[in-house]
Amino acid sequence: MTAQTLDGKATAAAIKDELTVRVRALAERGVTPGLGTVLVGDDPGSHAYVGGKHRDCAQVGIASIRVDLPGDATQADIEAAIERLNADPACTGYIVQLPLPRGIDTNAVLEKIDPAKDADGLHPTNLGRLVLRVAEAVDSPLPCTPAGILELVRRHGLDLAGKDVVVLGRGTTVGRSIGLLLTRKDVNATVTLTHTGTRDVARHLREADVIVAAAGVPRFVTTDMVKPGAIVLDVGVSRIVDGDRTRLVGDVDPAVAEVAGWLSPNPGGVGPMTRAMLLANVVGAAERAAGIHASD
Ligand SMILES: Nc1nc2c(c(=O)[nH]1)N[C@@H](CN(C=O)c1ccc(C(=O)N[C@@H](CCC(=O)O)C(=O)O)cc1)CN2
Repeated sequence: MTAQTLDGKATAAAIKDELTVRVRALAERGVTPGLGTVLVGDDPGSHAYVGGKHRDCAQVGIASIRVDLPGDATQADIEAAIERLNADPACTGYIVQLPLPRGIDTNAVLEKIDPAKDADGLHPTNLGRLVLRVAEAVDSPLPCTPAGILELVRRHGLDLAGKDVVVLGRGTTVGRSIGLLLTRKDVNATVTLTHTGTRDVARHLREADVIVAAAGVPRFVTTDMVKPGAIVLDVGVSRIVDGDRTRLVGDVDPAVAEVAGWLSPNPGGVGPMTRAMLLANVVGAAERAAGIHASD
């Protein structure tokens, strides 16, 4: 058996086409959405991701505002950049690329973001809305990777209701919040969050109908840990430098394709979906600011 592919690249392309139409409708009302990014330091991965976000913006007609700060920027420097984006009318939504350098208080930075401009859904107000289940009612932004995973699965016709999902990793951008989305009544999955303190991760994984691997450990998930036919989402990525070449290696051993029913490639799976959901959050925020609502 070879797993079917959860094609994030093609799915993200389709979402970008839909967003282009919504951006044109905003333009007719004189509104141009603008995505801001704050990038601190010279981490190659973060540079690649931010570059990709701005390329996506150009494709769909969203304006770009890029703030790059040196690796020795202080907490005050970063917070000052945030204040400027909060006040800039051309910036309708923005993100602070994570991780921030050691010594920076990430939570304090995230709290400074205007929740109405929070394109990552990581401000405590927006995460709180998700916890309190008011996120749908007020149409607030959702964390991009978890939202991208759900959209990827949904657009491949897969139903997670009643499924046992095991999430690997408890990081801010994926593990902490994906359970809140998966356990919403419209999804209805059952979620186990595993992490470095979990006693027997492999036992949990073997029982899972769905695995969300977001540990950032290269090829952690091997064939013996996967139930035949399971849906496997490979989220974590490690950049392996090999001479003058850099290889991207996911959390899932590619041989898992022989056992799983569905597998998202890495690259080409969840990464492009993360970027597509970011654009969706930016367009959604611009629409809300213009008085257009999802149900209109
Ligand atoms: N502020 C945030 N920081 C981080 C987030 C986030 O959602 N918000 N998530 C990750 C990184 N990330 C988004 O920023 C991200 C990861 C991967 C990709 C992507 O498109 N990957 C491509 C490969 C790109 C490459 O060549 O490196 C793929 O998987 O095909 C985009 C965004 C941590 N930080």
